[in-house]
Amino acid sequence: MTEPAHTPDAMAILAGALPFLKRYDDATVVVKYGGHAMGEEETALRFGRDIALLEQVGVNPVVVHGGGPQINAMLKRLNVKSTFVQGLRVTDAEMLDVVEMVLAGPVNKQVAEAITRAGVMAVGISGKDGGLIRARKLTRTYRDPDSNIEKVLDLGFVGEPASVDPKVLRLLIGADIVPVVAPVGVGEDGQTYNINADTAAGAIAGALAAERLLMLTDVPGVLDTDKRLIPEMTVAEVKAGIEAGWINGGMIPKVETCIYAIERGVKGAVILDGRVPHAILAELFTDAGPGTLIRP
Ligand SMILES: Nc1ncnc2c1ncn2[C@@H]1O[C@H](COP(=O)(O)OP(=O)(O)O)[C@@H](O)[C@H]1O
Ligand SMILES: CC(=O)N[C@@H](CCC(=O)OP(=O)(O)O)C(=O)O
Repeated sequence: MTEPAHTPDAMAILAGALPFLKRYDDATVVVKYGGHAMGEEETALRFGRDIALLEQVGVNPVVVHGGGPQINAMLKRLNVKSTFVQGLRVTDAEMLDVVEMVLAGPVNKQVAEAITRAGVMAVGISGKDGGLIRARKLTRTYRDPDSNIEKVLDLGFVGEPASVDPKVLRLLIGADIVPVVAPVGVGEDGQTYNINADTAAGAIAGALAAERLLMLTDVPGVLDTDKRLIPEMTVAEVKAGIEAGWINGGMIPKVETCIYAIERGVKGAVILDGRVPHAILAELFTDAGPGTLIRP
């Protein structure tokens, strides 16, 4: 049975949230919603209700979503093989069509619809709309273990944001509409690029000088070598963790994005478990945020 809403505990939580409601009044909060955090339809609907609540209490949420697992599912149906290098999907022309179709299509619309259904208008766009994300081809290098020579990796149409023009986001925010952004960008020459959603979220948070960047994933946050959650880390501690190797894999682009955003004026970046009900609300409106806060 659920607790009645007027229990002393519920009232204490509400009263305790007041200072935070003041702090985040009219503040921009960028939420990266990872494909792994989306899970079942109910998870998406719950996410939509939390984002709608943020809007209703005066926060300006901007959602940037991923969709890696959803792209994988479509590629499987189409019998197309996909490879990842340094956490990034190698994207040829055929793959790019699928990536854009899934990210800017059903995933984008499902997220926007979940927020709209919760009573707050949301509009799904991709980074190509309104010139939001100007992209360029991403180049990565690696050291060839045989020759010890630095070589360039060709990831195809994988891009990185060269610049972000937040005008279209400001217009939507000004009209009390929640922007929902798919991580696809366009180059000077009109070429479409597949952008890692963490990277896109960081660039957008930086361009908006957001108060907070929340990175929703499927782990509780950054875990130490004993798999315990680290509640707070400085940029220097994060760099040391990558160097030592206990921060690795998909966590690297996430923490690097947090550092990037902080260096561009975002006041705090948090990695948290998007599958936990109301994780966003607990993070913003209580003292004991459930994830890892990365600060300067
Ligand atoms: N120190 C660490 N703490 C937590 N997760 C880590 C750490 N190092 C590596 N990881 C990995 O990073 C993953 C999260 O990244 P990823 O799967 O790319 O998430 P998303 O799909 O949400 O973008 C975790 O599931 C975990 O396997
Ligand atoms: C270049 C690159 O790897 N792009 C990602 C974009 C989606 C994404 O980042 O989704 P998650 O946040 O769910 O991982 C991809 O193709 O899977």
